[in-house]
Amino acid sequence: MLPYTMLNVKRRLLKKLKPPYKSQLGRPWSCLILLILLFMMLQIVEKLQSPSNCRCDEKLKRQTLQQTIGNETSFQPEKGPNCNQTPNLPASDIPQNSQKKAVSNLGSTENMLHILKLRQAFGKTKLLDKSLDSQEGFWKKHQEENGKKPWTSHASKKVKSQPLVSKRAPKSGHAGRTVIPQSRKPRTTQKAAEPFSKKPAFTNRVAVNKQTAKASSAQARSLQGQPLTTSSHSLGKDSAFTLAAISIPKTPRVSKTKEPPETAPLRMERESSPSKIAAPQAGGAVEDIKGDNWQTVGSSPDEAACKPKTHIVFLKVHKSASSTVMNILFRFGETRNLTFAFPFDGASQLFYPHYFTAEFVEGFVAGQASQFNILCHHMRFLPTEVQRMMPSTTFYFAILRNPVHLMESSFTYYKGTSAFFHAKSLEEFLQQPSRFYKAGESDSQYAKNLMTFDFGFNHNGEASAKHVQLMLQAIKTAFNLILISEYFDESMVLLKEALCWDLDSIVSFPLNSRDGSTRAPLPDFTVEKIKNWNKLDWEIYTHFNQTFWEKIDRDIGRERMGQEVRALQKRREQLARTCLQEGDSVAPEEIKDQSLLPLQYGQARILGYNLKSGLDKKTEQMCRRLITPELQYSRSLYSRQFPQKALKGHKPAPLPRKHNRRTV
Ligand SMILES: Nc1ncnc2c1ncn2[C@@H]1O[C@H](COP(=O)(O)OS(=O)(=O)O)[C@@H](OP(=O)(O)O)[C@H]1O
Repeated sequence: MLPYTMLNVKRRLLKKLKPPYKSQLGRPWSCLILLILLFMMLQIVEKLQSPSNCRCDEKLKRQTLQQTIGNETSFQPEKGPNCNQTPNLPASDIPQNSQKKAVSNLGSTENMLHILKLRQAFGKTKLLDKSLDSQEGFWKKHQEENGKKPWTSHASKKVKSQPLVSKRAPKSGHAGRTVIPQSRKPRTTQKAAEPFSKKPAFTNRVAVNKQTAKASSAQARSLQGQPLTTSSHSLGKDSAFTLAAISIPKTPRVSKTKEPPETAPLRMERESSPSKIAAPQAGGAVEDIKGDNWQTVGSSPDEAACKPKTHIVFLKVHKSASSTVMNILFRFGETRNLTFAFPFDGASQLFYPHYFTAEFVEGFVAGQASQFNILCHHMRFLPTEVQRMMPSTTFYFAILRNPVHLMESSFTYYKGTSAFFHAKSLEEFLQQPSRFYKAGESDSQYAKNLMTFDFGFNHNGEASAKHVQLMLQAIKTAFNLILISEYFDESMVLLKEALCWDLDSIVSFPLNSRDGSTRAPLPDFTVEKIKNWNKLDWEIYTHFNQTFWEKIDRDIGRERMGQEVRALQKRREQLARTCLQEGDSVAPEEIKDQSLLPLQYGQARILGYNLKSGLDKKTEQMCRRLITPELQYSRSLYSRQFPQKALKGHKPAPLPRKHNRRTV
């Protein structure tokens, strides 16, 4: 009976449906109704599924990320033991803090909300990219937000009552006096250093075997205040070392003259106040350049008032020894159980090359008190966004490199980017940059004013005196300390003092270094072309190289700096003997433990290290940390901080462009 009735109903229904279905107008309507029904059914099925099985939100989130950080170029290679595999880093003995366990456990609805926020953030940052990339737009925005100051100075909130100089440190220079330290002798007396050696040799080079004799003479020279020609990256007369011999004008020098800085007259004029250097007038705000912010340098770690700083922002400027600094921060953070501000979903960069956005930090919750200690992945700096997630007492620092060295390094490493891809050599690129360089390309910053870009400025902007001054002013306001990679060891001493850390915290082996195969001496005219092409970077570098040495003279003195550098080098040599199989870096194909193989990128062959065998557990752990490449170390710390994610076995963030990625 029932089947019969159903058949009848069906027949009647079909009769009714037939005419509209057969008619021209009815067909699209029927299709639409069917589609709606299908969609509704899918929704019901999705809701019926248990949340644990539903990966749709995760997928969506990842899709959003793929869209947003698709430009990232320094990712992990697709496969290979050094990338997706979490390195064999031993877990720290210190227990995880509860904060870390609570993060990133978002439910499904929360996840969707987060996706929406990410989308919003992405929209916001895209607008920012556009509006801030005109320098006028940048300054307008920041002046609107922060009154007259271009950027809010975090550092100015710091204790002003603390002494500006060390009680221990004898000062080499004196306020109000014209002092020409021996180290600032005219360059003509110096023999041009070999621009590029086969193997990178830094102030902090590991070479155990050649240690004492060479090192001591270099140290002695540095102690005597002669130009600190400790880096093999010096470029002869274009060397950064000579920059220390530039006169120190009353206002920061901006390039009004075509004269290169190293030929400027050897004259040093000091401001009447030792802690004050007149800042540029442009922009309306005259700032005390870290007069009260750099106070910590003088305080040595053993002084009672000096507490190790644990809230840190490091602007990881590309190709400036930043991976080595990052390793220092990773080790410090790991062994003290600090919380890192990781890029969302385990990516290797903080939304780069877009402006930094707090929403892209894993675990960031708007409006919640900051739970992060260290922010140190690659980002394009945007102070207002960084301030949203870091406490006001945070210590900000960055590192710079001579733009000539930087561009040479960048050309090899980022050979796959749009500007460099078709250029046979750096010389060819520089001969006629317009043939290769398109300012509008999303990866153009790798080929021009990379430091300027990373600091958040327009890398294609004009290098007018006004703009340069504004830029310098903004950097001084936002950062407590600017390091110089050519003087890596001196930089580390300054950092140690400023952060109130101990020697072991700042000792390191150089990471991410190319071997000699892609290094070649650059002719003088190429060097000049690089400086002109990277005019903004050159202005930033020369200015901060100058203030770097002023600071040393003012706060530490050459003599004590020499002692500190010697102690650091000695400790590095000890560690090299303890930890390294060969006592030094080795070519990528010689690296035995594949989890210690650095990412091989572009045309660069990146050196690594072999761990000595037979070490006891604790020593092995300490040594391994020192030589673990950035991506592996970051991955390992990320898994530690977000165990749930690690357990899910989620795929890491997007991959680099194919032509950039290489296996050994
Ligand atoms: N300690 C020390 N002192 C001086 N120079 C050093 C040091 N450590 C690394 N390097 C050199 O820095 C270059 C790599 O920079 P980064 O790590 O910032 O690169 S990256 O942007 O993260 O890819 C890379 O430069 P190139 O070798 O010229 O490419 C490294 O050799």
